[in-house]
Amino acid sequence: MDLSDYRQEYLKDALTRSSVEPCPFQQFTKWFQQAVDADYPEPNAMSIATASSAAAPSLRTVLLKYFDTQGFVFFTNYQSRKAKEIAENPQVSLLFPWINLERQVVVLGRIEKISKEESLKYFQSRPHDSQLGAWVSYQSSVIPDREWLATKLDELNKQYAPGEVPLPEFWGGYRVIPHHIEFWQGGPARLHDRILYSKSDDASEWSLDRLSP
Ligand SMILES: Cc1cc2nc3c(=O)[nH]c(=O)nc-3n(C[C@H](O)[C@H](O)[C@H](O)COP(=O)(O)O)c2cc1C
Repeated sequence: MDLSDYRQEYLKDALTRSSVEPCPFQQFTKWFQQAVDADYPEPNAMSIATASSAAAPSLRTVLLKYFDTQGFVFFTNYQSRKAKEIAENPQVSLLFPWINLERQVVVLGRIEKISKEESLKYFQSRPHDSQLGAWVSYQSSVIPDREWLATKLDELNKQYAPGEVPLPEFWGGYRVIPHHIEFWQGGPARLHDRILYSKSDDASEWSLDRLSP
């Protein structure tokens, strides 16, 4: 299949150093709200790239659950493939692909587990089914068939009433603490706008640069 004629001009918006917020989290809040207002499906869906100690990359989608100036938080299984790679190498990258707005945000950062208390708080806010789902899934391991999952779910349903499901030891949140956040806005003639915020660990302020498209 030849896709070489798939081509679109990007004309929706522009980014300048003077029009963006001084803090990338403020800029992210603004763009996130615009993605919500534009009815982008699952605007909090982001790709997270990890890499093993052998530098082999892998990528998957997860849901951003909250963010603030400390970083971006999502929840997952602590024994999954991504978790194993994170344990080997805490450098990760996130991508928010808000394509209908001709935008993307790319984050580079360090990742760490959030506290058990913080995971518990979120876990308790999940619907009963989702809480059981976390217990059922040995995420990323090979299982015999779908029936195997259904049987486990039945057993857990008998074991735990709503409101009584404990937080699994093997499940919780991670926070991505960025050192680079790039905002990309498509421009005419492929002259896109790229504004990069950077901050080293010991710096208190973010610095801003424009990157060539
Ligand atoms: C829209 C969407 C949202 C997802 N959200 C999550 C999530 O929040 N947490 C999660 O562990 N997996 C989520 N997944 C599944 C992951 O993409 C992935 O299959 C799973 O985490 C196992 O990844 P791993 O084997 O690389 O560890 C989501 C998938 C999609 C398509």
